[in-house]
Amino acid sequence: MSLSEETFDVVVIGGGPVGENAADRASRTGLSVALVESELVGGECSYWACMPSKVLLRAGAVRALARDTPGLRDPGAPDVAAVLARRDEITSGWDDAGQVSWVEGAGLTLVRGHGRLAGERLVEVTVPPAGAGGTGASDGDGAGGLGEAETGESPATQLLRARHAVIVATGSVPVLPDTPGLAEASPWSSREATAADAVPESLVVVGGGVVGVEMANAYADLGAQVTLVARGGLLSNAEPFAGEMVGDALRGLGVDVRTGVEVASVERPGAGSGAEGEATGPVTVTLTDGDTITAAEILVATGRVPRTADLGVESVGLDESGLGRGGALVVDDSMQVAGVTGGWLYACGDVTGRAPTTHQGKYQARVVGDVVAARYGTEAGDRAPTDGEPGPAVGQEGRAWSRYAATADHTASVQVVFTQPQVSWVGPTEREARAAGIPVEAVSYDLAWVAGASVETPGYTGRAQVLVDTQRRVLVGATFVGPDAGEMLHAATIAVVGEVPLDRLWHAVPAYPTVSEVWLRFLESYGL
Ligand SMILES: Cc1cc2nc3c(=O)[nH]c(=O)nc-3n(C[C@H](O)[C@H](O)[C@H](O)COP(=O)(O)OP(=O)(O)OC[C@H]3O[C@@H](n4cnc5c(N)ncnc54)[C@H](O)[C@@H]3O)c2cc1C
Ligand SMILES: NC(=O)c1ccc[n+]([C@@H]2O[C@H](COP(=O)([O-])OP(=O)(O)OC[C@H]3O[C@@H](n4cnc5c(N)ncnc54)[C@H](O)[C@@H]3O)[C@@H](O)[C@H]2O)c1
Repeated sequence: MSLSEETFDVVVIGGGPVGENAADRASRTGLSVALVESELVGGECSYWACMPSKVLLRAGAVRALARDTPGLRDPGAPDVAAVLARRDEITSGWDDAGQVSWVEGAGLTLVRGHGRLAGERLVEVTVPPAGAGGTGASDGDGAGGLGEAETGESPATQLLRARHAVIVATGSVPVLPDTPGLAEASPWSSREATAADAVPESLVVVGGGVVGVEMANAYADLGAQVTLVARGGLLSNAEPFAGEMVGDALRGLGVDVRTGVEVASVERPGAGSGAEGEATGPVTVTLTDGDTITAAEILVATGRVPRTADLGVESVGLDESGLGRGGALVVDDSMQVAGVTGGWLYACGDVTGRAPTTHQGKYQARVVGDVVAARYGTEAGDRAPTDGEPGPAVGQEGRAWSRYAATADHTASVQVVFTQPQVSWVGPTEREARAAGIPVEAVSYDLAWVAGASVETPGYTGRAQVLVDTQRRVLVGATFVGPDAGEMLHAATIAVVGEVPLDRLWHAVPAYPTVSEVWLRFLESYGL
């Protein structure tokens, strides 16, 4: 084992979309930044999550559009090989060379290996031996780095000392319920589902959250016989009507949707017989209502938890009681980790458990990067954050709605689910708003009644709802369900973040005949 030590102003652990952005922004005032990554630069999102999953859904969505447009014909089931080839292209064949050159171009120092906190401002990196790579499509265990087993050489350890700050952006890992027989059945996680090199004849999807509904939709589009098992309803974080509409649409695609039922046990004869000890035969799932389902594969999509188990948090004085739900690093709005003496530890993205999407994580990354750049930076050049003031605005960390606080995480977090129909929302649901004591009135509208919808397709199905704070007369939330509902969201986000008074919103005239005319209908329905 060799030991070397290097000092940087800032060390970022985790080179996913969030870590990359935090590192880039932190470097903007002349700070030297090391970015530590154990697998692929670009993280889960680029290779096993957002990007491949959206490509797997795209052909089916375009097919539905063509089928529903008078004058066009159903182009037929997607060409699976072509869809998988496009997926391979968008993940660059699980090669991160493109992202590495971006990192280098941004002036950051990439350190490959597994980073672990080892005391105040100290990160120990276990570096894979030369030739072991440390990149390439992973086996999906999320352990990161390749070691002794692959090359016969011991991994080296490198110490990185941070003069000022360490930023953790290690993401999250999937949860595997302890259902009898499940672990032994070699279940798919979202990694296998997004990186599969063939479409199984049949698939059981466990979990009715975002991964569950998106992957059920994608695999049904691609020709698998899909059964979706959800212990509650679908998309329980969204408005109830959204989950119901997605459920109806999935049934329309031939998915067997079972809600309100759990998996009691799983059996897979031949467990351990595959080349790498995995199970290979058909899998039989017994449900709590006594029904059984047999399928070629099983996908577990029952949520993710922050990745802190292998981070060495105990070395900086954080025990279990100092961590949040699922082991999250608890942060304030400037993304500083609570309970660490000296205030040098920051975190952003999935590891904080605040709002586990790429866009909210990157927003937090911009905040923490700017906080660190402003607090410790040496140059107030063109790229320095100014917040409208001369030079870096030190001392404003955490001030609501300044660039040094991730305020929108609480009030205006957004999400888009890329099913057919898409679901998009900003801010709280009606139930969440009421629980928070906000006096809201929900104004709901059938999108099919808008002229623009009838132009799009004769059978347009969609619904939208805004939440009006009746005291302040501003919008606090909105949900859209329909084709391309993701593209309708940002107008609502601007209205919520800008706290635009309804009387002023009245003057934001939506063009005719677009689906956005629903904005006029909302206001009219509310009495304007
Ligand atoms: C199937 C699926 C689809 C999704 N689709 C979307 C979508 O469409 N839109 C959206 O906004 N969100 C989507 N998400 C969520 C999104 O993927 C995450 O919110 C996002 O990847 C979080 O970014 P991150 O940088 O915090 O973590 P990650 O992307 O997980 O990156 C963390 C990085 O840190 C590295 N790492 C971890 N520990 C260490 C360590 N100790 N040392 C060194 N490196 C380490 C990892 O190798 C990884 O590269 C999806 C998630 C899934 C599972
Ligand atoms: N388009 C997007 O933005 C997108 C797409 C996919 C994933 N993501 C993110 O990735 C994360 C993970 O997604 P996910 O769908 O795995 O998690 P999720 O939390 O959205 O949903 C998990 C579902 O599994 C259920 N569940 C939990 N334990 C269970 C058990 N033991 N048995 C049966 N059901 C159980 C939950 O009730 C819930 O419905 C989420 O934070 C999500 O926001 C985002």
